[in-house]
Amino acid sequence: MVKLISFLQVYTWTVLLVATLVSGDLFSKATRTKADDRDLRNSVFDFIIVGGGTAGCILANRLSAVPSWKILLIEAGDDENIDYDIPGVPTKDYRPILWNYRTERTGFSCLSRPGGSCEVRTGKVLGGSSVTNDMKYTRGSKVDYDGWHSAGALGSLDWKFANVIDFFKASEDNGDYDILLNSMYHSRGGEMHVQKFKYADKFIEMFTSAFTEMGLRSLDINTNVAEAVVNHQFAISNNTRLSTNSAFLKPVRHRKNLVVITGATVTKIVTDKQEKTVEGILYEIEKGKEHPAYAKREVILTGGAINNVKLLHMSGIGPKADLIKHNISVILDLPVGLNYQDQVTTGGLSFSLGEVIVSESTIINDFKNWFQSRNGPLASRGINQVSAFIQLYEGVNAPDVELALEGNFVRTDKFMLNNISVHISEEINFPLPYYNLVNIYPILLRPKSKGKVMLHKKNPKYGRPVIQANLLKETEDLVTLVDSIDIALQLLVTKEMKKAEIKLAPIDLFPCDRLRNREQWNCISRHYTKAMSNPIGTCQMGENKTISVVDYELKVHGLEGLRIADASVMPTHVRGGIFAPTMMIAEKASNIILKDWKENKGYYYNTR
Ligand SMILES: Cc1cc2nc3c(=O)[nH]c(=O)nc-3n(C[C@H](O)[C@H](O)[C@H](O)COP(=O)(O)OP(=O)(O)OC[C@H]3O[C@@H](n4cnc5c(N)ncnc54)[C@H](O)[C@@H]3O)c2cc1C
Repeated sequence: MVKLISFLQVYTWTVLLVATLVSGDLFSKATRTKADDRDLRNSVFDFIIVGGGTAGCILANRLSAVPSWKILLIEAGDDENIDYDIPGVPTKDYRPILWNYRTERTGFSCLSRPGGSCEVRTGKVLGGSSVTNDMKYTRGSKVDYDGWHSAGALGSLDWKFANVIDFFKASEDNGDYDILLNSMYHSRGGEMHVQKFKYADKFIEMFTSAFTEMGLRSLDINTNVAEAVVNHQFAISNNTRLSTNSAFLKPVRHRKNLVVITGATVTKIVTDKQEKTVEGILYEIEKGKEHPAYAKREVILTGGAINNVKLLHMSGIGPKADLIKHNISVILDLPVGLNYQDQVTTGGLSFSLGEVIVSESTIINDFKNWFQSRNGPLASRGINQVSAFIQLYEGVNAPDVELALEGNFVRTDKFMLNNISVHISEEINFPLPYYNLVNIYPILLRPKSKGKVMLHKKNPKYGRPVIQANLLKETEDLVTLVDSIDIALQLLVTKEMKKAEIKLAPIDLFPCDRLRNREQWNCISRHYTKAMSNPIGTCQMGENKTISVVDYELKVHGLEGLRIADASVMPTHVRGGIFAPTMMIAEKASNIILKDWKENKGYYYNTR
């Protein structure tokens, strides 16, 4: 990276760079106008952050806190709007702000899903997946982070739990006093407010009691416990979704040194092949029309575990053999895209609650109530607020699965038809707090199966990347999933469920209906698989360049000026969601970057 050069040099270099990059003569010396020169000056930044998602918004906040640094945050989606703020609105149909990817068809999972493939839903909006997610705030277990690299190798730079807990706490503003009491794990004063919903209905209480009857205690899952029935904390403020855009970016958007461009997709990272340095990026607002932006210090990728791969491959950074297939000139042969992992679950496990009356006028009134006072049922996620974390096997003191509950309202006439399809049981028509069916999703928290992300075969630049997710490829994953279904079924024999006459719903399980017991659940899991859309691992961190893409400081191996700082660097899943861990990664990355540049005062001051 060209750290010691003066701004003037940078500017001249940029002119040359841009002139060679941009087709046509817009920036060629002969025809350049004053306006072009201004555009050019405006396209020079200290840091360029690619992807205004969960991690990107945090990095933009932290780095733009240095007034002398000019930061560009560039996001493919648009600004978020109030539709996504209401907690009770299900996030499943947020299609306009999703990338809408699907896994590739395989023989071992998603068999009865459309096209034999599973949906992967990540956010394409300022705030990224923090606008489209379920907002649950879970961090995973100590053992997960301790396992991210060989013990003790790097001291304070490493990602052991003891060295990451402060970065969780840095963003946290915990609003529940019972949880805050444990100050080893929790804190106040950060930008991200997390809290339990106050609203609870009778089914929330009933299912919580049934899990308690099964021996689970009601505990804070973020304190390294192996089992618990959990009343989740969510990323909310005043009963309104709090994305990282709302929490971290909006409050600092007035900063003069922060430029945010939305509706712009970065199509290439521009590198100097000889020097192995990164110079900037190209982005498109209109298809086919590329604009350059130049980074004096670093480009930081926060595009998520799927889109980072596409961008890196298109820029010549990836497995050599894959790049050659697409006639892409190889800058660095690195395992970008390998080690893809997603958490996995299955449909088909549905409990019917009997008659529940919901009128549309009630729902309309409840919407009014939420808009006026941020209260009522819509200031909640219904039964989704409850999960049970279960340790199935001896070994580490940590959960293997989460039994996540989700409510759905299925019209009684559909129940009368006797066999409703799994798809109908999952198709949410009413907001979440109105339900007569509870789906239990047994989520495999640490799946063993791994896959790969590659460029679209025919249209690498604009086509959807190929996601070879390989869900349930490893038999061990299927066994764990079915073992956890056995546990979930024990709910039916609790006094609480019997008293309320809660039963398995009459779900059409074709083609598994003729099978019984484990065989039937094996079949259901393979047919009605669901990808949790928590993709990680494609740019994993590590020391060994043959299996990792970034080092423990998140710098891409063998290239100066490029870091990756989002869920894609996680080597494995943690035993929870990946929203809080991604925020932690962004906090720690910001800290590393600030330290890196501040410690070397020469770099820090000379390039002002
Ligand atoms: C439906 C759903 C529910 C979930 N629920 C939970 C939950 O309750 N709890 C939990 O812990 N986790 C949950 N997750 C997972 C978690 O929220 C995300 O995986 C995590 O936030 C990912 O963060 P990220 O920064 O890696 O990526 P993202 O937040 O997805 O951000 C990437 C951003 O980069 C942008 N981008 C990508 N490529 C480019 C490009 N080339 N140019 C410009 N911009 C680009 C994208 O548009 C996006 O805004 C859920 C995920 C989904 C999809």
